[in-house]
Amino acid sequence: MLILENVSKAYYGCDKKAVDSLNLDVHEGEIFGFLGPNGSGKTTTVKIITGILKPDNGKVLVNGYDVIKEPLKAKEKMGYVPDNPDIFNKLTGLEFLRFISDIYKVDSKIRKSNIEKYGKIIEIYDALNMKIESYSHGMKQKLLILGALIHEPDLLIMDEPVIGLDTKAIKNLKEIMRSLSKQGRTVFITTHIMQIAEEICDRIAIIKNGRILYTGTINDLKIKKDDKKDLEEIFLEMTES
Ligand SMILES: Nc1ncnc2c1ncn2[C@@H]1O[C@H](COP(=O)(O)OP(=O)(O)OP(=O)(O)O)[C@@H](O)[C@H]1O
Repeated sequence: MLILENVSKAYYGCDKKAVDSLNLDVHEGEIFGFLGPNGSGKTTTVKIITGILKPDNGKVLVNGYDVIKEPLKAKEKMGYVPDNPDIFNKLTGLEFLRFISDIYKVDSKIRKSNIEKYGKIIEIYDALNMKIESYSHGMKQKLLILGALIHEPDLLIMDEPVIGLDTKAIKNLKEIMRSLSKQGRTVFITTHIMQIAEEICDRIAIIKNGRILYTGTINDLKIKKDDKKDLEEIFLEMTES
């Protein structure tokens, strides 16, 4: 569903590559966790996958479409939740969702039904007539998640989606991710929180200094690391050395 082939990127003026020769193959229907310490290249990778940044080398294929060469086809069935929820402050939540729906040409019945369904699960539905500028950080995050779900994406990319969410919202988001995965949809999330990765991710990749150190299941990683039980301990050992 999502393939990265030898993707590299250095920011202008920086000698060091933010991401360096990344290869990933994220399978259809899986929940894939992209883990790494601060500054390891997670957001840069997400921005390359979503076509916001152009890689210096390599390519990204979404459902077989090259994100650079066929951006509309690649992004048609992609949903994206950025790590920074500061957007469109002067719109109401509903106006923002209508705007997103128009971009993706979502049928009005599907739009209304998904806004109600996911809006109620995420618990933002009752605030949709308020201006976004009056939302808390967590409410903005919820709105962005709802906006990414409205066109029923086959690939949902979320950059640190649980930051700013309360316990119940995190639980509800995990249920949404599991339900998308059951429907054969693919979820790609970045997270710092090992517990989230353990609870929901089918496979993970660990990135440090722009390079992938491990790709596979958490169980296989634990076996590889002498049957250590604690993912956090393994993660720290791998990323701090
Ligand atoms: N706009 C930019 N200009 C120059 N360097 C950048 C820019 N954005 C990120 N970087 C650098 O690229 C590297 C990777 O950053 P990135 O934001 O991808 O990491 P991250 O893993 O998402 O970090 P965090 O967990 O802190 O969000 C870091 O060294 C960072 O300083």
